[in-house]
Amino acid sequence: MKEFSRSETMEWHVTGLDCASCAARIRTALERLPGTGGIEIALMDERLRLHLAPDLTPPARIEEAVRALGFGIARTGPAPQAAPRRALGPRGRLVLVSGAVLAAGWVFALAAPGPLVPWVFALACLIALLPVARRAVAALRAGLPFTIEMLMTLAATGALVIGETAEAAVVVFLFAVGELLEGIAANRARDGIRALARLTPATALLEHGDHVHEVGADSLRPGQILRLRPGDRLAVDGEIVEGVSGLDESAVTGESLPVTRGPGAVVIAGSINTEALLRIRVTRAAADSTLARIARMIAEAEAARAPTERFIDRFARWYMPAIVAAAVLVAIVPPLAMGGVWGEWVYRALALLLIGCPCALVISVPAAIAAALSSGARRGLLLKGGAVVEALAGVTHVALDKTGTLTPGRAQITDLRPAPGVEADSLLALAAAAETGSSHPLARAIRAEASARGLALPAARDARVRPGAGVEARIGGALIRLGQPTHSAAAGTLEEEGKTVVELTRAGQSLGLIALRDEPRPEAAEALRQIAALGLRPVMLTGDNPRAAGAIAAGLGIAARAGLKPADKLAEIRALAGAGGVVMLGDGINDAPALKAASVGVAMGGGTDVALETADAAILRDRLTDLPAMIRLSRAAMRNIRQNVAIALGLKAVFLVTSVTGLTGLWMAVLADTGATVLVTANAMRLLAMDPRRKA
Ligand SMILES: Nc1ncnc2c1ncn2[C@@H]1O[C@H](COP(=O)(O)OP(=O)(O)OP(=O)(O)O)[C@@H](O)[C@H]1O
Ligand SMILES: [Zn+2]
Repeated sequence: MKEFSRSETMEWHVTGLDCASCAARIRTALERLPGTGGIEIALMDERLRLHLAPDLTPPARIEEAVRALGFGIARTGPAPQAAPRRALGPRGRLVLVSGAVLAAGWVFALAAPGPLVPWVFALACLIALLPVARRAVAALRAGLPFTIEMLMTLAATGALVIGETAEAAVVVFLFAVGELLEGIAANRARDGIRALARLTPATALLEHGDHVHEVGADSLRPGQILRLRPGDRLAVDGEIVEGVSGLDESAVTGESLPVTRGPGAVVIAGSINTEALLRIRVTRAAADSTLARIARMIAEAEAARAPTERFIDRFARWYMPAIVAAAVLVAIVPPLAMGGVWGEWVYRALALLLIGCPCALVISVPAAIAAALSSGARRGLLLKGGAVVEALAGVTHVALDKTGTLTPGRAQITDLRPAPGVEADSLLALAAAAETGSSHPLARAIRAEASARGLALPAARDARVRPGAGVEARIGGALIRLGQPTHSAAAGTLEEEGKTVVELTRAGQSLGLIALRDEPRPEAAEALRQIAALGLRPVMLTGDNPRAAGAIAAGLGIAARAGLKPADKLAEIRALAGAGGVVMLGDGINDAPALKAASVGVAMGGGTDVALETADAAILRDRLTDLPAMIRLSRAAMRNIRQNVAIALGLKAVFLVTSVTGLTGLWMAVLADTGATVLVTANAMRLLAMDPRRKA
């Protein structure tokens, strides 16, 4: 037996993905080739990605297969490509010509009815039908007999044969117009996503000695110093080295109120400097900027298909053959068995064929999902795909991390309780020295207070973090530990006031307590009210002590589980996930495993890479109310999808009946299909206008 072939991930840029069924068609054709797998097609981003074993199927064969289906294809690099804006295009011109001939046909028919008129209509029909038929044949050769184009071609040819030339022409013309409209809608949605990437300028002012050069953003490297004038947009992520100014970060966070930032502050690409000149050190190359990664993420998210979408694709696969079979029966059975008139029943069968077009149904899910994703993205609510939207709409529990999530993670020292014979300042200095290696909010608070008091810190060696428990270090030869207090009455009273208490020990001997308090975010109570209004039960998870956690939870009116070690948090999340679905909101810093275990993990704050890359969704502004907003958006998207499916199937059902009974003819059948597609797309576009932050 042959050894398993190594497979590689490859990526292409595919053009002409205008119709809803295009992606499904490419997928089906490529699945047939040996050695292909993990096929992802992002309609909005026009990208095709798959795993390929090149010795089984060379990449050129993939390109051939896609071209045979009538699409353009080229290998891409990792950077998203901006496709040239298309004007009317050859397809559009053909529709115009066919429409003109069709109009001429009507003029003839009215002004000079005669034997020539049907030929004019036939010509109009053929002009628009030819490219459709070509694609139908290409798909047929790729092993896909049941395509929309095939249905169209059969119906139109049939109509020509039975002499209904005017109808044949109108039907094909309407179909072509519908396709054009679909293409325009798809392009508009694409533009929405590309707009994100366009929010960073192509150039920047690079400092070089005492003068500046304008250089391409792509050439910038970390460490270089840029100048950002008032009114300019930043091309890359960076850090302010000089100057204080207001920055409008709406490109990433959707928050248009400028925030004041000074030296040391992180500035993200796409931000606009609103006040004063800034000198900024580049921290990331343009291609890795937060905004670029978000744009890439959304594009990839689109390929992560919702379960509903997969179901509808499967449905469409048997729906079309079933309709064709039904049409054949309608054409044959009544004339043979009941003495019906052949022409009449063939005509009804042709109308039925057109009803078989599943466009509106197939586009109903991706249109709504794409609209919801870009609507969210513009407001700093990132959802990584249809599967996440669907899961988020269905969660029953909400778990929130305490530190850094419900609270901003900016604890302040409230009490210093040195043991008898210990100076308050030396307690603080020892604690700050022990915290050297920790980035925990408590560590930051302790170090900040020590430096505010101008304390000189003793030298610490072997400083290390004991995750979920505290820190330790060797100072002056003794082992210093800082962390959760071992039973002390003093600690208990402080904790009942909602404070986190840590105890400092030297060689096992207590040197005193430090109490800190991290106030809940100002909007926390409102966010929890909104979550409750959605019918969800929020619960706070924390590693902090039960008394402090209980005091804070009581103030906010939320259930709390405290004293959780990281593994306990994970177990809590798993239990909730099993009980119907849980969304977990965390800061993504030390709760990544819990975020992963949740049905939907939402990371707060776009700053950290972990948050963006490991969570299912992210909230880019530090605003808790954005979580209920995100849930509202997901629910609205799922509602929209249900409406779309109802519109699509409802119209089909009505016209199925009216076609078979002969109430409506061919062109009504096509109009119903095009109409449904336009309705469904328009309905999905409503999501773009929706502001999920506003309460329903
Ligand atoms: N760097 C540190 N310095 C002092 N004490 C610490 C430190 N890190 C953790 N601790 C102690 O361990 C406890 C649990 O910490 P952990 O990081 O698990 O949770 P947390 O950050 O307090 O809360 P949350 O789980 O809500 O994020 C803290 O309440 C504190 O008592
Ligand atoms: Zn259609």
